[in-house]
Amino acid sequence: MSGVGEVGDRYVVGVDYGTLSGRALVVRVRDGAELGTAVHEYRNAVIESALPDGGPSLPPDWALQDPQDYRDVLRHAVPAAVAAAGVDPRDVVGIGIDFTACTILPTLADGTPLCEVPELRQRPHAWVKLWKHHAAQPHADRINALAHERGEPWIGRYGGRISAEWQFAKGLQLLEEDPEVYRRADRFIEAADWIVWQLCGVETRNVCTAGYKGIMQDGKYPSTDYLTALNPDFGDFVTKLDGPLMPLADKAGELTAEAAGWTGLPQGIAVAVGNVDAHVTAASAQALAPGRLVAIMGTSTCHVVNGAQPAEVAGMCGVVEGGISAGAWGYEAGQSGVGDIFGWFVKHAAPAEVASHERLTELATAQPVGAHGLVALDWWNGNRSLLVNHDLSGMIVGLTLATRPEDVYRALLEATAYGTRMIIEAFVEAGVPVNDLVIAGGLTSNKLLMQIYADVTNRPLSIIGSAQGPALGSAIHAAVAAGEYPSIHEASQAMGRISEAVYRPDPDRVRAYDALYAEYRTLHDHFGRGANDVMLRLRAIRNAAAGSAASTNETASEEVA
Ligand SMILES: Nc1ncnc2c1ncn2[C@@H]1O[C@H](COP(=O)(O)OP(=O)(O)O)[C@@H](O)[C@H]1O
Ligand SMILES: O=C(CO)[C@@H](O)[C@@H](O)COP(=O)(O)O
Repeated sequence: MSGVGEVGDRYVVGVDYGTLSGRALVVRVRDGAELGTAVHEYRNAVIESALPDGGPSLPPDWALQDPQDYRDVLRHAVPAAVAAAGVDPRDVVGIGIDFTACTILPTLADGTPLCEVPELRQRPHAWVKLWKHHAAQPHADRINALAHERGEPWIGRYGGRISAEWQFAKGLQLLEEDPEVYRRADRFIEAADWIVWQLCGVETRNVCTAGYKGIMQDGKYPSTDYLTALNPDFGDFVTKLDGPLMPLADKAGELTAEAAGWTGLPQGIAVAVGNVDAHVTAASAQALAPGRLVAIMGTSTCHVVNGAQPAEVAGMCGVVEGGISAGAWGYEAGQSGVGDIFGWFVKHAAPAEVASHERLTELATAQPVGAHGLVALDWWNGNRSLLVNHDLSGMIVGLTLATRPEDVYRALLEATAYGTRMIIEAFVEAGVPVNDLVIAGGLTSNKLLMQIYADVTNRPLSIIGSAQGPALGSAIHAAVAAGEYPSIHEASQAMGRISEAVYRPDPDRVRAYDALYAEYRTLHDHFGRGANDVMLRLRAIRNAAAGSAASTNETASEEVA
């Protein structure tokens, strides 16, 4: 982090909306130097048990958020980052944002979130559905079955399966579980586009979320005929989704007077088209060239890589023209649970005396590959790629009375590396080159995890040169939107940064992991591809038990009342 700039320097602000917080970063235009940052934790974090104002328990697999938390990031983190940077706000020329996706909310035509309409505030479907909201799996299953039955042309661009995490599954669930809220929703809009709307007063749809999360291919959404075949009342869904489609790094509009008041930035500066936290990072990792796969590793992992041509890769999230950067076909895959799995073990399973990532990592580092005798399936939050089924669950094989907490922790780290290797192999087998790996996100801090990924994938790992990859990427997009660079390529070269081949595979450990990976693949295919659906049966039993518990609670509360 260099000192403040020279006379005439200009700055941009990147805002990264993660799962639990929003992070603002002030960046110098000429070289991408990161001058100041601030974080604002969401007051309502992830709403998983009950709405903030109270009310009945939410069903399993629900994950909501409060849009006021997003506005508060603009009010608190942006001014604080500018103050920390010590720059004159009048020298800031642009702001860019990225968001988790598909994080989506129903609004009125003027952008008012339905959860802020008084008579709808107690309706769960009126709130933001976070990317990890997995309660629409049955709806996704119907979307996929009908798409294959009808031979819909777009299904191949999504690896053959649309995820429960994405817009159409969440929209169909909204319609069928709360038709009134569905009808009141003039818009169903990604939070990335909604916050841009709040900043510049212009409603847009960025090609990234529209393409990967909204089934927008070649400028078209699925047909009305297909939608009404899903549900006769679903034919108008695209009218809620649709809006002016904008390419990444374009200028969506200019900061309004109201937003200038929130942020402390000059009214009229460029507001970049919204972006997704994974895809925006390719620019800050200098990985826009085809074949450089960026894995953004945090609560989840997103894998993004540019290719010269479109190809259909079974189980990938999608391929979108210009989805990462204009002029290339952007591919996305993902693992819906990574850091969250490690966090689950630390918070809910490890004994207190070792319950920290740092301590467990330290204990797990010493042992040779395979010494713990464990293989795990990394599906604690379902499987996003390649199986695209959020009713799948986690598994550990090989546990004995001699197993120790650090053994399990290491097996979980390794399982997520096996999952990434499955994804890389799927791309390569489908003809999408993956020449090397670039890692970004909060998990780059775990050196054991990084070395495991190098050994399991047998590829060198380069590490992004910023602890704030997404926010730096958004700042780079803001610089292009403000006209400081002719394209994202020049801006990425000037403002992005990377440390090449920081972790290299060790041949002996590579061989040892090949044997364990073979066992992972056997378990993956057995429990994930229909040979034994015990995970799905257990999920159905859990949901039924949860349902009966909820009704018992309601009866009890009625009796008390
Ligand atoms: N040292 C660590 N080793 C492994 N996992 C970690 C470590 N520190 C934090 N985590 C996990 O990483 C996740 C946070 O990742 P981060 O990138 O900071 O957040 P986000 O995904 O919201 O951007 C949490 O799930 C946490 O449990
Ligand atoms: O799915 C995507 C991007 O496509 C992510 O936004 C989502 O997995 C959330 O990412 P984080 O793990 O919160 O950084």
